[in-house]
Amino acid sequence: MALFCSSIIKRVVVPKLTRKLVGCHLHTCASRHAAAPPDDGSHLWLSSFGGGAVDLTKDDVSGLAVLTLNNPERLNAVTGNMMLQLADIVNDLKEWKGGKALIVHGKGHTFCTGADLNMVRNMLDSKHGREMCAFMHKTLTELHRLPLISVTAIDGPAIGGGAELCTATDFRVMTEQAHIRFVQALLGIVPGWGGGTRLTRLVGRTRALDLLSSGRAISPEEAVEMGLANWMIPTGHDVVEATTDWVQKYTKGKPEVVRAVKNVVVAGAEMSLEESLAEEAEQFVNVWGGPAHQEAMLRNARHKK
Ligand SMILES: C[C@@H](C(=O)O)C(=O)SCCNC(=O)CCNC(=O)[C@H](O)C(C)(C)COP(=O)(O)OP(=O)(O)OC[C@H]1O[C@@H](n2cnc3c(N)ncnc32)[C@H](O)[C@@H]1OP(=O)(O)O
Repeated sequence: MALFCSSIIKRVVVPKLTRKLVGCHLHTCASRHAAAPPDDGSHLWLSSFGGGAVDLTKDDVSGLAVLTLNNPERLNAVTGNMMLQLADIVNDLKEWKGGKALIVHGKGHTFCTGADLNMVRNMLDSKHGREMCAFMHKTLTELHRLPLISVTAIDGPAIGGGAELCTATDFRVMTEQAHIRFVQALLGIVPGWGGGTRLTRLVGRTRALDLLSSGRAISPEEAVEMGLANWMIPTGHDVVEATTDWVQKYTKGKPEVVRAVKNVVVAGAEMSLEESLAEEAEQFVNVWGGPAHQEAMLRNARHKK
């Protein structure tokens, strides 16, 4: 059963980005990570490539947010406007203290076909390529580090930048009709949204080289087998509802505990040993003696199988 109750869903209206984005201001451990490429505000031209939208719903009771790529006429290709909206949404989610989980999906039976090719054809010079790359690196790096358990629900194709985007969440679940395909080399480029780095860390050097140089499609079965995907959504189920049920096993605790767990893992994955150990200690102290800890001690919790 889905967690959502329609009366408590807030539709978040994300203001169009008209200001220079400030640098990383995560209140979690992520602020001490090596910086993503610098953001000097040179990306504002992206707003001239309109169309599509990125929608967000947040449920304060369950702590679950759903992010929808909404450009179905172009199979959810990402326009410049959508890039700016995605960045605003990630900033909004950073500040969501009651949040526990995030589902990312696409409208209709498609996840995402990458950058809008109508835009790409008009920005083939290196200045614009560099600026778009830096902007998407920063946004997806911050998405990856959000103190939320994040999962991409893939139905239909996840191609090019869409394949990269799905590597920026913690988990991936796929329908039988889904596939992931890094087509960048077939287009004369390499991944430009941080997906090459994330893929290599997820599946290892040899598999990443195979997938990135061949541009072949990865079926859900193969994705699960190599650890790129974590579950196949049974046929006939609503994708978001099924994913909501699937992610619940990770979100039973209070938000501060779920978030602390994610922060510990992000630190372990990205920081040096010394920094990560220090961060783990800080996360531990933050939850020690807190409401969830006190409650567990009072009920004398036992953990039999
Ligand atoms: C920046 C870079 C990166 O990785 O860093 C990228 O992302 S490069 C982007 C990489 N992505 C791609 O190369 C995907 C190109 N698209 C395709 O190969 C194909 O559309 C498939 C995804 C295989 C689906 O083929 P199928 O025959 O089912 O549909 P279709 O081709 O008629 O597509 C339906 C409509 O969506 C549009 N459409 C599809 N993908 C699009 C894209 N990425 N940008 C803009 N429009 C796109 C088509 O032009 C078409 O519009 P009309 O009905 O108006 O004709």
